[in-house]
Parts: sequence; C-alpha cells; structure tokens
Amino acid sequence: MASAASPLTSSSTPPRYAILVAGGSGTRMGADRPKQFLNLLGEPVLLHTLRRFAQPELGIEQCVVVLPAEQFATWEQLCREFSISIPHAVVAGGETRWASVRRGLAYLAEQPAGLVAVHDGVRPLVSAAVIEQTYAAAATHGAAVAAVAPKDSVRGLAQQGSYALDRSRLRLVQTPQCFELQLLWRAYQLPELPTFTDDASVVEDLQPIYLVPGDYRNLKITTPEDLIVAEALLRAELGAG
Ligand SMILES: Nc1ccn([C@@H]2O[C@H](COP(=O)(O)OP(=O)(O)OP(=O)(O)O)[C@@H](O)[C@H]2O)c(=O)n1
Ligand SMILES: C[C@](O)(CO)[C@H](O)COP(=O)(O)O
Repeated sequence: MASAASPLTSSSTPPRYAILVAGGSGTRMGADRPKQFLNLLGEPVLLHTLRRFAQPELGIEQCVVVLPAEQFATWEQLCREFSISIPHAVVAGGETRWASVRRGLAYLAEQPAGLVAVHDGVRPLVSAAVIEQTYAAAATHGAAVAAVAPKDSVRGLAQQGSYALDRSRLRLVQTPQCFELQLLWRAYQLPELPTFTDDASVVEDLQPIYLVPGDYRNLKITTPEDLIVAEALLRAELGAG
C-alpha cells in the first residue's frame, strides 16, 4: 500500500487552479466604488479573498483574478499600497458573471487537466476547510459546490399569494464551486442562458452537482449590511486566532 507521502500519491493529485471573479459593478451595494475594493477591517475586500486562496496548504498553483478592464489601474495601485506579493494573473471581465468566468477560464486554456475553483471575489470570509473540501469533492465527483441549509421558512410566489416550500429539500448555494477543468471548459463553450446565476447552473446539464457543506460565515457582500456583518465576523475570527 502506498504511504500518504509516496510519489505515486503526490503525482496523482490533480493541479488546482482558482478563478476569483470580481468583474461586477456592485449596483446593490450603491457605494462610491466597486464593492471588491471596499474597506474591510483596513484592507480591500478582494485582498482578503485572494489571501484565503493563497494559503499554502491548499496547494493552488495559479489564481486568476477577473476585474473590469477599467479597474486594472486601481487594483495595481492597491497592490502597491498594501504590498500585495501574492502571485496572481489579472484578466478583463465581461458583461455578466458568466462572461467573466469564461474569460478567466480562457486564461487557463493551456492547462491540460486539473481542478478549478470559481469563487466570488466578494466572499472574503471563506474558510480553508470549505475550499479544501470543495476541491476534494470535485476530485471525486467532477463538480462540487458549497451550500448551506436555509434557516428561514421559504415560500414560492403564486399568481395569487404564495405557497410553502419544504426547506429540508432546499439549499442556498455559495462559492467556491469546483470542477474538473475540462468539464467546466466544455460547459462554458455552450451559449449563455438567462437562467445561469452561477457555475453549477452552467454545468448541471453535463454532470450532477455534488453539494459540500458550506458555511454561514461565507457571506457574499451584496448590500451595505453585509459589510457590517463581515467586519464583525472577521473581528471574531481574528480574536479567536
Ligand atoms: N459581469 C460580472 C458580474 C459579476 N461578477 C462577479 O460575480 C460575483 C457575484 O456577483 P454580484 O454579487 O451580483 O456582484 P455585482 O454584479 O458586482 O453586484 P450587483 O449585482 O449588485 O451589481 C461578484 O464577485 C462579482 O464581482 C463578475 O465577475 N462579472
Ligand atoms: C454565485 C453565487 O454567489 C452563488 O450564490 C450567486 O449566484 C451570485 O449571484 P448574483 O446575482 O451575481 O449575486
């Protein structure tokens, strides 16, 4: 039997890549600048997110950050200001999240195989454990996505009024969303549909999506109160560390 450190084991581990999408405009945040650059405990949101994926134990070979082309200069300036030395590529985003992911994937087109995580640049509190478990599940299942159970009751909208949904059969989807690279590549060659809100919805016609336990702290900074909650969670994390 091969030991955990044997060359057989390490050579069979697929290379890991990450695409951090930060190509949005942050309309719902309504801030004076894109939310990926907002200050979260003294540092830009996107720097927090990038740092999570740069944790050495995750073994990610390449991080691709997707930003609107007109924000490249701002990010370069922030990289200087905050002495960001984490290696990463910067790629221009598109009109929609789908288009931004597609462009991030195009940057990885030369890679023959591996696992790729797509993560929202505005989910800065993702834990190493959730990232690791999502990559590991993708290695086994091809497509794996972090998700949590709804805490509230859920209702669907009807023509007249609304109706109760069985929340035990529902999950709220987060990122990271991890895939075999070639699978995600194939899925993103298909035309964009208005129903694509994430990567799982792009892939699911080709491959069942395995759900991994996510984390309620892995919130997406979308509206102003999310930033307040994120600061509180980060303070608690730093205090506990
Ligand atoms: N054209 C786009 C749109 C979104 N995103 C990214 O996808 C993630 C989730 O999108 P969302 O929270 O909707 O971000 P925004 O589009 O910036 O926000 P809003 O919808 O409020 O304008 C974010 O990290 C966002 O930067 C992207 O890379 N390219
Ligand atoms: C990808 C995502 O974060 C999963 O919850 C979400 O679908 C993004 O949606 P948005 O409309 O771009 O906020």
